[in-house]
This record gives sequence, C-alpha cells and structure tokens, in this order.
Amino acid sequence: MSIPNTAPTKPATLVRWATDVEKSVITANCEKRPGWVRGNIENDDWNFYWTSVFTTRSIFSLETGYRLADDQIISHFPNHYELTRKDHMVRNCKRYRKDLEREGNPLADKDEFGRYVYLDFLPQTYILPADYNIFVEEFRRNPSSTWIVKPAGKAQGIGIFLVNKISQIKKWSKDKAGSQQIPHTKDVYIISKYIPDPLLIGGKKFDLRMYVLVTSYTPLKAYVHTQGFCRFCTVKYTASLNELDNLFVHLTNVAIQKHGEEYNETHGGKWSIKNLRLFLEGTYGKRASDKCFDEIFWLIHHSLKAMQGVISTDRHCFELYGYDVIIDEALKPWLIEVNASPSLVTTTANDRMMKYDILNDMINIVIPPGEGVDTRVKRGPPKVLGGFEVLCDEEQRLLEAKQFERRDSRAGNKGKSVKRLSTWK
Ligand SMILES: Nc1ncnc2c1ncn2[C@@H]1O[C@H](COP(=O)(O)OP(=O)(O)OP(=O)(O)O)[C@@H](O)[C@H]1O
Repeated sequence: MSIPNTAPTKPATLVRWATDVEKSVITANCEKRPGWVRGNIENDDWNFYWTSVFTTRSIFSLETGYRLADDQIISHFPNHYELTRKDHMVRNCKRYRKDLEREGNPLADKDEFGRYVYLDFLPQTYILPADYNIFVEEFRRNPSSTWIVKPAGKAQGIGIFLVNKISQIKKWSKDKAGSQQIPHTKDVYIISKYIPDPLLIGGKKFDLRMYVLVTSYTPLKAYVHTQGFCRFCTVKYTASLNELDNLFVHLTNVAIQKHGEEYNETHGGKWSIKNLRLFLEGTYGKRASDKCFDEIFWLIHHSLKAMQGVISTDRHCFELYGYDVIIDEALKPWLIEVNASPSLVTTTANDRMMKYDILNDMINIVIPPGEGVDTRVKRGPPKVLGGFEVLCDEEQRLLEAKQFERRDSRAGNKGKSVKRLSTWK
C-alpha cells in the first residue's frame, strides 16, 4: 500500500468570523467549525460577526455610513430595540392588537370583561411618565393590586421594585426628579400589574428563559429551541405585603439571586425546560402541559408578528432572543420581556453545554454546514435544525399554500373553499 506523501489538505476558508463578545461558548463554537477562520474587525475582513447591541448600533448609524457587503451577516437587527426595550415592546404589542381590532380580525376578540381572548399575554402595563394619569385611574379602580416598576432600558433586575400604593410612586418620582412630579421624570419606566399567583415549584417562584432565533421578519421566519431553563428564587414565595421589598422572593434574575444566602452554585437555581415539562406532565397531565407550551409558542409568535413592519428585515441580520415568561398557577403563560443579548455567561456545567448547543444549532441554521455567506442567495428551510423547532416560516407556508392550490385546481376543485386547520406554526 502506498502512503501518500502529501499532508492532509486544510479545508478551504468558508467563513471568517469575528466577535466583540469574548465568551467561550461563541469562540469555541466558531473555532471548531471546518472552514471557519478568525477574521479581522479592524480591516473589515469578516463574514459572520457576533456583536454586542452597541456595535450593531454604530455599524448601522448614519454617521458611520457603513454598508454591509453581500457576504456579511451580523447578530442583531438594526432596530431590535422595538422588541427588546420593555417600553417599545409593550407599545408595539398594544398597537398590533388595536390594528387587528380595527380590521375586525377575530384574533382580537374580547370577552365580557374587555380582555383579549387570544392575545392577552402581557400583564397590564403602562409607560411612565407618558401614561401616568391612565395608570392612576386604573390603580384607583383596583386599589388592592400590586405593581412592579422597571426601568425600560436596564437588565439584571437593576432598579426594579414593587409598589401597592400611589403614595409610593409619588414619593419615588419626587426622589428621582427632585421637586418635579412624575410626568417630568427623564428616564422611562414601565409599571406592570404584578402577577400575584405564579406557579410555584417547591414553594418557590420561577420564570422561563426560552431561546428564539429570527432570521427574517417579513416574511417571518422564527425558530424556538427545545432547550432553555427555569430560574428559581432562593426564598419561598409569599404574597405578603411585609415581603414586598424582599427581592429574593419576587425577582428570579440570577444576578439578584446569586447574592442570596440560599444560592446553590452547583445548579445555580436553574432547571431545564425538559424537567419543567416532566413536572407539569406528572402534576397536571400531558394535555395541560402541552397546552401551556402551545400558549407559550403562541405568545412568542404574536409578539414577533407585532414587530412586522416595525423591525426592518435586513438580509444581513439574524437575532437570538432570550424570552422571559412567567407561568401562573392556572398554567397561563405571561410574557415578561425579551432580551436582545441573552447572557452567554455560564454559571454551571449544564449551562455551558446548553448554551454551547444552542449557539451551535443557531449557526447551523444561519450558515448551513459546509457553506459560506451569500446574502443574495435565497435558502429554503434549514436542513439541520438541531434542537430548534420551526415556530413560523411564512415563506414556506406561502409556498405550500400555492402548491396546495395548484394541486387542488388540477383535481378540479377550483373555486371551492378549502378549510385548513391552522396551528401555531
Ligand atoms: N409583571 C410581573 N409579575 C411578576 N413578576 C415579574 C413581573 N415582571 C417582572 N417580574 C419578575 O422580575 C424579574 C425581572 O424582570 P425583567 O426580566 O423584566 O427585568 P430585567 O432587569 O430586564 O431582567 P433580565 O436580566 O432578565 O433582562 C423577572 O425575571 C420576574 O421574576
């Protein structure tokens, strides 16, 4: 047998990758991909750029006048904040519902109490200072409820507090703005109805972090990952007013909980979505668990539909969002917020594996294995989904509908209306 005297050939360079977020789950993922080499940001020598939102903002700013080339893609949409800033997200979702209502779309039907039947997935929310007077009216109608105040543009639980009296808001606004009243406060906040009856596991409150990839808004192409996790509070939940200030009871953010005495560094107060589903199935039955998750997919889908026409589809952009959802004790999910840069910090071994897998699956969708970047090429549905599931592919759906129509007309059914069941996909 003859031994070849040439060294194995290196795979041709397919993708030059770059990042300004030096997290090992990103760099390790890019480094191991055949044909991927590290590019150079300074020389604009890159095809795939995993950036922070700040870099994206500067790349797309008018001052920079930068134009992305056909072989460059970047990890945020230019105006992603329409979904990921708390006040914009709420405003856009409310406008979406109103638009559907105006069109007479049955999706925007309301019940006898004036609540949306299908699109009631946001806790009642007002933007401060703009909606202050409407909030006060609402508060007076329901004086026994608790509200949560959050700065619109911050994360990790910073600046969040709970209130149950108007006087607390007045005092807070005075402290913030000196002698001025809330309508003059410079910073934007949102104030949301506090979900008083969250589903508890082991007596503790938790929320879900789900990962959602969007590769296009119009047509909408979105994928949701089967991995994700629940973040638990370290202290048992109580709705007692005496504990309103106790953030370890009410806020599930790891950034808050890790300072608690009960914080466990091995599991980091986290549970996989898979475990949650098993728990729900075991406790409430499979139907109830599936229904709860279908409702989660539904709310993700409609929060994205609300961004169509608002977030500009740019063929150079994709985005991986971190959706925060709370399930209440009736197993109804509520959308809390959407993060543009879900944390890639890994606090436990499981965390590291999960985040690595999600990024790996995401890259396989955005740049299929063995291919380079060419934003002019229209790709069909992804061949490798990994742990992602298709949440919505409007292009594919349109194609299928056309094929269906053609088949139908060939079969002589032209003109007859064909009713098809619609699912959340
Ligand atoms: N309406 C609500 N009802 C009950 N709990 C809520 C509500 N809104 C927020 N919370 C709790 O407060 C936490 C922080 O809220 P939120 O995620 O909006 O803020 P954040 O500071 O941006 O957090 P993140 O770091 O996840 O971006 C949530 O994880 C949840 O536990």
